[in-house]
Amino acid sequence: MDISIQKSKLYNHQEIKITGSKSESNRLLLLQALYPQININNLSNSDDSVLMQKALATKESIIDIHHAGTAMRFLTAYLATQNGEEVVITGSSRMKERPIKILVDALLSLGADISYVENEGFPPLKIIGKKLSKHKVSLEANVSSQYISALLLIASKLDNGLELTLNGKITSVPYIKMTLSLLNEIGVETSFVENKITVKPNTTKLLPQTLVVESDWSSASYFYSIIALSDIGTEITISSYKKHSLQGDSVLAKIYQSFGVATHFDAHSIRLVKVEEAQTSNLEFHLSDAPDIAQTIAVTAFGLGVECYMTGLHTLKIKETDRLVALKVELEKLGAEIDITEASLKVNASKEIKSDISINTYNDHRMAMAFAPLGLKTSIIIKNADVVSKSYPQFWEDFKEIGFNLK
Ligand SMILES: O=C(O)C1=C[C@@H](OP(=O)(O)O)[C@@H](O)[C@H](O)C1
Ligand SMILES: C=C(OP(=O)(O)O)C(=O)O
Repeated sequence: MDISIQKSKLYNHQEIKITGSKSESNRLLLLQALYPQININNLSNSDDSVLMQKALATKESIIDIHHAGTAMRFLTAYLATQNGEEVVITGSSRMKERPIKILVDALLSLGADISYVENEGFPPLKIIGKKLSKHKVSLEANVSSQYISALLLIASKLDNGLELTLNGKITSVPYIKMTLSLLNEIGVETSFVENKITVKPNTTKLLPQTLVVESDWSSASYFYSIIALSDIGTEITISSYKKHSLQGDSVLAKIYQSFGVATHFDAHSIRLVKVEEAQTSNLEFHLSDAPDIAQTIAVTAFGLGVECYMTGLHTLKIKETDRLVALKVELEKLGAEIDITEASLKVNASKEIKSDISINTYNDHRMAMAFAPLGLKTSIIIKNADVVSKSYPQFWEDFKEIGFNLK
């Protein structure tokens, strides 16, 4: 399905309810499989969380998690500990290109039985679940934090817990801290000092408890972009959010000040208001803690015609697509001038935005949602627009409801 957006104007003072964070949800689903006394409220309805739920419930010997990176990594660790089960875990053709060797090597050194079905270092994996005998492992921490979170999530069920030593510069740190915070919330003891993380084994029965998932901040980024591209005075309310979030992408509130957007934290929601023009110089953001909002920010800067330099983007090339290349190709079709390296992207200031351009989305939900706000500036076509369901199935309905003119 392609969606054509006619140049639109936002209705003012709209309210949108966004589904639960897919990162928090997929962690809690795994913890719930280990500790059935956990109840979850405001679970994400994203494809990735639905797939995670199904995979945890299935008795089938082949599990297909499509494009869901967290599900692939978290389930690999989980299945490795499920005594006596033999399973093949696979995914989309892109998932078969997303590296997993660092996690597999760590699990093997803890005593797991995992082999590669196709290419060494990549899914699909054949996993024969067994009791893991060791409790100390070191791994590279600069490729994906999901490998680390995967190990941490199963750690409290190992006889001696787990001691991780992280080598190299640690990437996507807030996601590791999110995992540790959720473990602490359910009653598991952890520590994270410099490059060492320890998780204590769980020795007592956890009490029945309900955890409430905060709504997804990465999804909120598209509304930040929409407000940034709107006239001064335009506002929108989105829920349910809190000031002290577990999600690193909540840094949006700070970053978008530079684009003239103020964030007001109310009881359970945030109100985004365009209060002033965007800064036109010194827009520079280091995003190794918040890689998922890079696409949104790049498109906002282009839409506003301001120069913006983003660093810390070394993980973008192994996500749903090579996001650095995808951004360069699609933004340049619209008239942008983009410079990329292995880990950075610069949007140069430009005046013109071409109209009626078709944007390819490369099976990447964030390509579709990041480019959509440009509909406030020009008419634009988003190819394969249904990719949004990976994280935000209602995106297009919400988008229409706030005033966008879709065909
Ligand atoms: O742990 C998580 O929930 C995630 C961690 C990040 O991945 P990396 O650690 O691979 O950067 C992020 O990009 C992804 O969308 C979700
Ligand atoms: C990178 C993402 O997800 P994952 O790695 O879990 O597939 C994302 O949602 O932007």
